[in-house]
Amino acid sequence: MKSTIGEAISITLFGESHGNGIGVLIDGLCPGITLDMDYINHQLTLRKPKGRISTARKESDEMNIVSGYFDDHTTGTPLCILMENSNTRSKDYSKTKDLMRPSHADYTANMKYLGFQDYRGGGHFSGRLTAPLVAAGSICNQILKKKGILIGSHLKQINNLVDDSFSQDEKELIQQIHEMNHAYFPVLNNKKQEEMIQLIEQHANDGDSVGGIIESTIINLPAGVGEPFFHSIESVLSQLIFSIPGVKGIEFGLGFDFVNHTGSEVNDTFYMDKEEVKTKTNNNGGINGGISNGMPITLKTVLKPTASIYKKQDTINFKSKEDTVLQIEGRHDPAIVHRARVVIDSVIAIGLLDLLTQRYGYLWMGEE
Ligand SMILES: Cc1cc2nc3c(=O)[nH]c(=O)nc-3n(C[C@H](O)[C@H](O)[C@H](O)COP(=O)(O)O)c2cc1C
Ligand SMILES: C=C(O[C@@H]1CC(C(=O)O)=C[C@@H](OP(=O)(O)O)[C@H]1O)C(=O)O
Repeated sequence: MKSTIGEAISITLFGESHGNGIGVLIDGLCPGITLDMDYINHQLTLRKPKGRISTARKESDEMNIVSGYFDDHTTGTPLCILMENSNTRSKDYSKTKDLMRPSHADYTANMKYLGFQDYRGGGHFSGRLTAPLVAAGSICNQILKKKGILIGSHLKQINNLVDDSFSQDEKELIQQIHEMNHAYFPVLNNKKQEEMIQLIEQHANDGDSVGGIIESTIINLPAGVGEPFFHSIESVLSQLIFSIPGVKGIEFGLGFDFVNHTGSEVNDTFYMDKEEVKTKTNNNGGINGGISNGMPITLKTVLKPTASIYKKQDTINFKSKEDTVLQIEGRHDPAIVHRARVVIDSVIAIGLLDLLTQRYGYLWMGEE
């Protein structure tokens, strides 16, 4: 029952949506790093709910760093960040306590924790826990950024509306990553952005929800990063990304579309670009044998439509063991895709910093 992930850099996540607070413990950071608090807060803002496309619950997500940071530097000892829960409305959950929300973790948590779990607001299984995850990931991300390694994501699809794809041209891609990293609702095609927002609002008005796909890319990751056998880049990133509530699928590079092609169509052939080894195509998403080949890492993640909808749904009363009908109250996201984007970027940063530290040693983190 460990809530910890990682080898050289490890992250422990704790808390419940309606408990006193939530937090994260980061172990393995190099001493002497000055944290860019503005950057971390900017990342946290990208995860915060906004407008009718998000939950009405508003939390400050203010960070309280209680250990591992002294005199504006990391000490190298475990760094612990706490955040308060203050805008809880637990009465929304008391009435329906025994009614299991379809597709949420109420039933499975009851089975695992024998009924002793904090059920309020999805408890430990709430998307609320992704706030400290973003704080930890943003620390890792700022270290990667200093090394020139950039991570960026956009909303590739919301329900049936599809955005453009990231550019294949390096200069244009860097520009797109910067733009997406500053946008609250990151879509490459401005026209699609408006349509997507309207679609989410429309379903929210109907008491329903929608899902979507996030496309992510990582550039300037040197070739040779990734560990055998179970710590391939795909394995490490997938485990982290699948830990995000609501994620139901991931593909790297061409992913499931590989099935529609022959080897001669999709093999990424090599060539020399002056002194650099490159591939003409990047169908493998920058990874061969679980190890980076120096091309951009590309992946897509699918998030399901939010489980808690306001339409009436069939369910069971867990206590009386009867079929019943559930009408959810409370404040929920009609789509979680836009808020989950920065969570994905953050866990990618955690996984990559872990693998890079395994390759280059932990003092590498602090080297200019
Ligand atoms: C940022 C974020 C916000 C979320 N908001 C909600 C929400 O308001 N209502 C809800 O039912 N699920 C929400 N979820 C998803 C649930 O937490 C998730 O579906 C649930 O824990 C069950 O896990 P699973 O979908 O991975 O099986 C959110 C997830 C994230 C990442
Ligand atoms: C509070 C946040 O998101 C919550 C994620 C969530 C869920 O079921 O995942 C349900 C809602 O809250 P509550 O737990 O009060 O029902 C969301 O508001 C947050 O992300 O900070």
